[in-house]
Amino acid sequence: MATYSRLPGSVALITLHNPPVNALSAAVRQGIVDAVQRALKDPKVTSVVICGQNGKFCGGADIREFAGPMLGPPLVPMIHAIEAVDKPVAAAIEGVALGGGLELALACHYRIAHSKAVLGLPEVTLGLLPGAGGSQRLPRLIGLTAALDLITTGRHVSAAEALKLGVLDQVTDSNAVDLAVEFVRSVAGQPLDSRRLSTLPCPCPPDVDSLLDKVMSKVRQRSRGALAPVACVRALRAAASLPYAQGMEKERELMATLFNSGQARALQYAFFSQRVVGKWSLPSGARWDNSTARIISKAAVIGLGTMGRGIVVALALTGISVVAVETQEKQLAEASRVVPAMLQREAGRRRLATPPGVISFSSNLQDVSEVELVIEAVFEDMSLKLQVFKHLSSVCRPGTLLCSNTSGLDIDQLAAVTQSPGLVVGMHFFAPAHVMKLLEVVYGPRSSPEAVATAMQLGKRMGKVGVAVGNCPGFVGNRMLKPYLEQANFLLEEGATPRQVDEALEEFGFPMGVFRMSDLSGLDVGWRIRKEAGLTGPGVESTRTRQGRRYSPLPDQMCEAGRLGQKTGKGWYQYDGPGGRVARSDPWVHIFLETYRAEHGLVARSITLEEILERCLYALINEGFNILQDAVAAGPEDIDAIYVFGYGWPRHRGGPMFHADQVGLGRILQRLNQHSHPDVPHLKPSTLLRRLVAAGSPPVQKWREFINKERVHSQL
Ligand SMILES: C/C=C(\C)C(=O)SCCNC(=O)CCNC(=O)[C@H](O)C(C)(C)COP(=O)(O)OP(=O)(O)OC[C@H]1O[C@@H](n2cnc3c(N)ncnc32)[C@H](O)[C@@H]1OP(=O)(O)O
Repeated sequence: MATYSRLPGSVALITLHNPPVNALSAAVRQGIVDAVQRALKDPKVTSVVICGQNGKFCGGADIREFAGPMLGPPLVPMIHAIEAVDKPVAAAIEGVALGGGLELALACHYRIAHSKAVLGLPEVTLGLLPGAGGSQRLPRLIGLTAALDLITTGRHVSAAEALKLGVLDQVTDSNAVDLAVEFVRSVAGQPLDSRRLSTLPCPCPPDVDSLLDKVMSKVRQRSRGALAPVACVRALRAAASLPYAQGMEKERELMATLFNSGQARALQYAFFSQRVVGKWSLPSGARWDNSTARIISKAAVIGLGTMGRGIVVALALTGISVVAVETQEKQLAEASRVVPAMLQREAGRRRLATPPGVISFSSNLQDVSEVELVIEAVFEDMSLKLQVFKHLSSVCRPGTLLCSNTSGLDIDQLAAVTQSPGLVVGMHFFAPAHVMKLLEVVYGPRSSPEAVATAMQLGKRMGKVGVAVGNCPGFVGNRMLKPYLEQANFLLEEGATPRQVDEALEEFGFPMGVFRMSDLSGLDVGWRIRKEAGLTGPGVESTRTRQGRRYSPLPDQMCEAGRLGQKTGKGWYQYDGPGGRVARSDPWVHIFLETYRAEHGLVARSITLEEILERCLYALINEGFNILQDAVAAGPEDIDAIYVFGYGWPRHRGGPMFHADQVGLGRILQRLNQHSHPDVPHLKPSTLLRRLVAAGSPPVQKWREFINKERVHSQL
């Protein structure tokens, strides 16, 4: 709702009430409409201030309402009515003015903000455009070029930047509402025509068409098939070229196509998934709201390879003091040189005002004795990690949390060699660790709620999306990746080329297909893991069935030929030289594949884009259902957040489990059955998938409840 009060001196104060962010729900919109009418009718009122309760102006439209029928007064006429008021109206912006919140402020004649306020039009991130006049008013206020940047990226800006851009009239370090009240009193009775943004021309550069074309091609390239950024540019083209009323008509038209699109639903689901995963719960009953996190101020990182260096920077950026340990002198020397530069660069990129935490480098494990938390990031080798954990357990003071950055090894085994297994968890970062948002927090059967809560809290401080996951080989992300990679290799055996597979996946929206990705991360990573698992190496027979399953030795043979990817200048593609980045198809690979097929009596067939996507993605999704069934992830949102934030799954497709829901569970099941083969267990449809289909394919939002019920009745 919104409340109305008349302040001494003829100012009407309208306050939005809808915690936590005063979103524009039907009740709030109705409250605003009523309050504006009252202010208009009251002859004693000469001016109006609109503000939000509890220091938050407004977080925009109530996203939860998008899923249901539209109730209450619509936003656009409400906003027009405010602009038309013949008494000065000021928005007093504290906290946030985002989306519809900023559009509401743009309808006001003046905007006054607190210096800590954040403003923006992030609708594009929800698959929409600023459809309450924002796409037409903002460019009229700050010019086309600046508006294109804000609207197509959806980025939030500080009050200082908003003042510079001309979005705000004044910024204060004191109370913004008091200042706004004082201000509107001072301008009461003055003409308002020039303050109504809809009446102003849109300031454009002389080469407006070429600017719009340039932005459009940049947006298309960046958005990988997302519709909303393209629609935003179209709406802004209308603002630049049409009178306001026609521009609004274009805005409405574009919004209508976006609003009911699958992409908008996916992006809104992704918004809520990101928040759902923060409210973690473990099978033991421990939860985010009944477990206490420790506040960490001193930490250590063991191992200063690529991952360790990124983790040191990520910790230091939050102001934590870090002891960075590396026992190999050469690696230590290089890290001591490189890490401070990385830190400086990243702090600059984030425009951090506060000085980052202090880093000290050491080659001695004893130097971690005083820290509160250690993150081990040594080579992915169990015996080495066990040694490190044993050592840490004796060196660190009692109560120190011991975390491993392993990407898939057994956390419980590591915990078993320490004196306090309850204080051991996995903190699986993604490269580069100071940039990538995802953090898998892996709990073993003995991890204490306090250890999980602390790792999750620390991840949040580092700006990560932390997802609590159970302990199993590969955890969630890498466990699902395995069948995906496996299918990609099988497709090569059957007739596809690396480029064909990659193009299908890139067209779907991945930034990189599986083979380009493999070249980037190095083919030897998987090779080492397969050797450890006894799947390849000396003495292992070169067959296409190993350990009872279909197996493709193609990647092993590539490694044996010295083709390790970008670092060797050759992998599934060829590059200009070692470290080269531009992937070109390599005739050597085509001959290699043809020879391989001939040797194994395989006849290449033509494989459709649809088959590539089904085989790779449905195998991955099927493993997601197995993960839910095994309670390794608490819900589909956890899996989806992991894939969106860590594995390049296109955000506008919500995540693999959301995608399964959109495709239809029945269809996924039918296609898995079709592609299924006795020696490819990953394609055998999961029991959970079958049960969901049998239950009428409930929507993804209901799966968590369904799984819990099935578990109670021992059906899973
Ligand atoms: C047409 C479309 C129009 C006109 C629009 O306006 S679309 C909406 C545009 N607005 C946004 O995109 C803003 C979304 N919100 C945020 O970015 C952030 O929530 C925040 C910056 C406003 C606050 O961040 P923070 O303090 O970290 O808090 P949370 O993100 O955790 O949010 C707290 C709870 O509020 C819920 N929330 C936030 N915004 C909305 C909203 N616009 N509608 C509905 N609900 C919203 C959020 O889900 C959290 O809920 P719980 O998880 O606690 O249940």
